[in-house]
Amino acid sequence: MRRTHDAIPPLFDLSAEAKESCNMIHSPSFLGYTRLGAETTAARTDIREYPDHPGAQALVEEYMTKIDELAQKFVHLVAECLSLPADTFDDFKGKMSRLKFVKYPASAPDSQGVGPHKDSAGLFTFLSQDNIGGLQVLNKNGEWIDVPPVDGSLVINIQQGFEAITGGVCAATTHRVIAPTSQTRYSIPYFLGVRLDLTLDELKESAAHIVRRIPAADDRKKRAVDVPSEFLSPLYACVR
Ligand SMILES: O=C(O)CCC(=O)C(=O)O
Ligand SMILES: [Fe+2]
Repeated sequence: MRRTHDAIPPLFDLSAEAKESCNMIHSPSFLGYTRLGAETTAARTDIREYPDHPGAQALVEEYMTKIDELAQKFVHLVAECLSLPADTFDDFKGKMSRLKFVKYPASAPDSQGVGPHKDSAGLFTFLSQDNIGGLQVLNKNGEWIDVPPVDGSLVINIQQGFEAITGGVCAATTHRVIAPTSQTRYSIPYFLGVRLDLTLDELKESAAHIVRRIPAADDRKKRAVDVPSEFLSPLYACVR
């Protein structure tokens, strides 16, 4: 993790042409570079960028192999915490996991690094942040709380895919980043994906099974201020 953090700043120092050459708009799979200010969350511009450069390939592959081993173990532990067999979620995993390097340049006070959101279709996000801070999560009472950096640690967020698989019992983590004001912040999120051919019926079967076993959380205060969960919303195809 440390080696990867050390390698990130020079990647962002590449020329604008080098970064634009791998812009995600050129990629059929929507993977690649996103320039500063190109993203909007909750109707505000996000002040961050992320590159994907061939020079980083070996490092990315090593990081992904190691973090994926950890992710597999973690998913087993979560199943056990829910009093389910360790392999309960194995069949949901696929080959759609993604790694991102993110840079948040120093900005005016109260700028949005990334606005309030829940990570999308996967199971969990394994996030390594540097020592600058700015990450916040929405707690059960609907209050934003800081997630202070702890050297050598990962922050693990529940994604909307896992929320749907558990019928909403394991709510997706609403989080945001307040942009830094005096130093650049870097982070490395790894998004553990679900398999692409997961069907709605499989999802519903799992959700019904899990909802039967685990009592629902009382999170009314959080829901009053939260952002929507796409896969649980009747507006989206996952709920008929
Ligand atoms: O940079 C961070 O700490 C969070 C990044 C994030 O939430 C995302 O890219 O989805
Ligand atoms: Fe996120």
